[in-house]
Amino acid sequence: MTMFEEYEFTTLQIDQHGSLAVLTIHRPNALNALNGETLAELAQVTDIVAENAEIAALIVTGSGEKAFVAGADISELAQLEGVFAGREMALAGQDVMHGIASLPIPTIAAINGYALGGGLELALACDIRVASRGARLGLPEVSLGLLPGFGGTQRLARLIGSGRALDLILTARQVQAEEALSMGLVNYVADNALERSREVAEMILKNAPIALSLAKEAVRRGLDTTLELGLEVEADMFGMCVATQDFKEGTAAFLGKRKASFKGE
Ligand SMILES: C/C=C/C(=O)SCCNC(=O)CCNC(=O)[C@H](O)C(C)(C)COP(=O)(O)OP(=O)(O)OC[C@H]1O[C@@H](n2cnc3c(N)ncnc32)[C@H](O)[C@@H]1OP(=O)(O)O
Repeated sequence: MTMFEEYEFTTLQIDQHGSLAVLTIHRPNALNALNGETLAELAQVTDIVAENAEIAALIVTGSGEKAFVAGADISELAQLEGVFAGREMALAGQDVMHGIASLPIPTIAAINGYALGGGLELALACDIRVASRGARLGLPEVSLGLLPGFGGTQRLARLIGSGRALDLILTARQVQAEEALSMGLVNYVADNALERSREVAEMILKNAPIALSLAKEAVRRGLDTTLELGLEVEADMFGMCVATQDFKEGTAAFLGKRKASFKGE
């Protein structure tokens, strides 16, 4: 029995393969669009994953062949009225994405089809993005009279620069996987995004778990501050790595010409 079997989700599936968890958004009739229930379940799964040391990496993907996630659920968005309701909705979505971005383990979005609006914003909250060849990515919110409100205006500009981000946001155009790769929006393009994501996760999981977590935190915190403070964070995290057993093991294994065996201690 895996740790997830005791939970029941309606719009998500979560599977555990050793220390790797695969979270699948599953709303087949709506191209996996994020409604309130999906967002609440995503928040719940994020908390479970964050609190469980068994899980060392997470892949997020969409169910079926056509879509990763086709955005926030437009039929729910259409019910919104007034500044405050809109703001609350954006803050709630941002919270969910922030929870994923702050997970202390590496996360990979396996973009197996459309990643639009809130779907791309979900992928942007992950550390690494792997797109299938047929994937299409974009932030079409302005075509609906909205703007990307689940972190897209901020995370996209930080990832690919404000010029490219504004091109995507203002034109509302979709890009195919190869163009997304050329602009740094995705890290890999593959025939099968999920398979490739698993391979990337395997590469990651060979490394020292505490170092992975601290490296992620240093990059994340550094992006939110000045270079000077970011370098301080980096030095602090480096110091914390040096205090681990895994550092002793990693360096001893290299010098002893053997494979390291990390314990996350
Ligand atoms: C802060 C965040 C804001 C946002 O995220 S705003 C939303 C941004 N996303 C979008 O604007 C994309 C909306 N979807 C589409 O444009 C199209 O879909 C696609 C291009 C992705 C695919 O088109 P096609 O192949 O013709 O499929 P189909 O018939 O449109 O979709 C199948 C079913 O899925 C529902 N659906 C698709 N996307 C959403 C969505 N984002 N919210 C709610 N439902 C959605 C449709 O309505 C339809 O349903 P039915 O079969 O009952 O007609």
